[in-house]
Amino acid sequence: MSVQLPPQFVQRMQDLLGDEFQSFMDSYEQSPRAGLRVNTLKISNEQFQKQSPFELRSIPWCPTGYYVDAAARPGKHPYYYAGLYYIQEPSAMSPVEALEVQPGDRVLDLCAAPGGKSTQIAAALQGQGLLVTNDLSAERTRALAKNMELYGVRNAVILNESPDVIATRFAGFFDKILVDAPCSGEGMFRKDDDAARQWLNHSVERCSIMQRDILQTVATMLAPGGRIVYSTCTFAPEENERSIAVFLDQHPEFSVTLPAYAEHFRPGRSEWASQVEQEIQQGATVLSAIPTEGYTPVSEKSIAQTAQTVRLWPHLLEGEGHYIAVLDHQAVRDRNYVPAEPPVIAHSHKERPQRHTASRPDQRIDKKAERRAERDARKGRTEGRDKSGRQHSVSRIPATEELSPLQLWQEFSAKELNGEWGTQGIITFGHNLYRSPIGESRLQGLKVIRPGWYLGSCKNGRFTPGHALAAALIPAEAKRRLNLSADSPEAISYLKGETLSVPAERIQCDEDVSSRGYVLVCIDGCSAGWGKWQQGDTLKNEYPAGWRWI
Ligand SMILES: C[S@@+](CC[C@H](N)C(=O)[O-])C[C@H]1O[C@@H](n2cnc3c(N)ncnc32)[C@H](O)[C@@H]1O
Repeated sequence: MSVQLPPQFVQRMQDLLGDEFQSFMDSYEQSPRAGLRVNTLKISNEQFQKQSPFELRSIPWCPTGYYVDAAARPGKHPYYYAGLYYIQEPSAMSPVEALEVQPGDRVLDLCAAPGGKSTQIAAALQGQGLLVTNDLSAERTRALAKNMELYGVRNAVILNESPDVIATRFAGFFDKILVDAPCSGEGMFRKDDDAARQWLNHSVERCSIMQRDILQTVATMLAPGGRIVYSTCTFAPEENERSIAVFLDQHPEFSVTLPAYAEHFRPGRSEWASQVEQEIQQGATVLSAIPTEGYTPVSEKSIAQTAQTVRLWPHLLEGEGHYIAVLDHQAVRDRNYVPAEPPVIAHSHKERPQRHTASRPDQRIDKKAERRAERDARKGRTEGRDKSGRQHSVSRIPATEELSPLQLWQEFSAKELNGEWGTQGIITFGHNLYRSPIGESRLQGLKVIRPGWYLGSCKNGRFTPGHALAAALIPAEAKRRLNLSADSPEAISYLKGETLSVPAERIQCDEDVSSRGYVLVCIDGCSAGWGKWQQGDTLKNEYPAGWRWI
């Protein structure tokens, strides 16, 4: 066994598992399984199965998840860089399946970084509805933002906030909430040596207090009839069944539902929660890690309900240790339910997106520019139509007049993109433009990393499209496209940021444009990033520096 398990952990697992203990310990002799999940925002599950460069074996609890051989290095393939799949531990795919997200839902992923489950939720939403994805850690939120962009998510807001602050803006708002809780990480010891080393720091006691507080807060953000999925990657009953029983005692309006694919998992161990409870009352637990702060006894009735939660065991399935509880609010869900507006904040100093991955400066929402753009829009300048309703090019606006960011976007989208783009939901943060799936008033006072889909930036009267725009486009939405085969050296050259030599005939252009200009570079038909074609058969590489193949 290469991993050094903490002796206290081993002793407790022996006490809890009894006869099963040896088989549990034997699982540490096996390598963890590698998995990938197809990003159905970019490619259908069926198409990916046909063109996968790796041998795939289905993961029973996730229709888009597959076991792969880690030696095939799925993280070093052009498809990975084009966001066609997310590399994810197989058990970690189960909580989002339990959430049963439908297109159009309003979903919160509260503890989301680096974004494995958020990208899965976004795929289930299929661009309809809203995902608010958040993490308390500023550093980890950067990885979250990158993954959301890589996966081509258009309808997400990314926050870096504490749950109680989010709750002030989103009371009774969400249909579905995922709490992939910070935990002592025991289920990851086989995969992550560091989790084993850090175990004592992330003590079971500290984590269970944090989980209790988080669950209390999220309950206030759920719409009537909504669903909370609580998951951990630990075995400790204090953080699993007992955390849920504490919640149920305080929230009799919730009940526990068996999750989807429960037949592949094992039931929650309510008897362990009873045992912990007795030990707490007697002042002696196996771990001496008792959640004493604010301790209140838990009822047997609530503990009994946790038999409907599930555990994923590394010795009983091909994946790491996980725990899932599905908590359903018992009101009948009303599809026409409209959440109340949040309170108005007169002045907000926290409202700013962080530095953009592609080195965009921190900016506040540019109210002045927005008002100017709105005025222009009212005068018909940004609608792309003249008085008779005929489409016109915004570039007809006299050159002497400075174009607003919205006008520049209109000009760019009319010239370079197909389809109706309009200005609805567009928010400007200084030079940066985003299309937000949510009204700005909801975001007031919050630390916003991305208020929506990053479209690009406006400087010196010019709109420069962002990488996130390209990553989320379907090829037919761009007027110029260049397809590269994943097997070609050109694909790797592009991902390395190199300039490509491409004759004009290879650029697929719509009838109304020449080959010169922004080109959506695709890998086997899926968008990967921008290039800029110039005369002399040169494709200037716009793939962002921090994302490149190394
Ligand atoms: C288990 S990890 C999340 C993994 C993530 N859901 C995924 O699938 O990629 C738990 C996360 O919770 C975050 N966290 C810790 N305390 C938090 C809190 N009070 N509110 C929100 N997030 C928190 C941590 O920074 C960490 O990223």
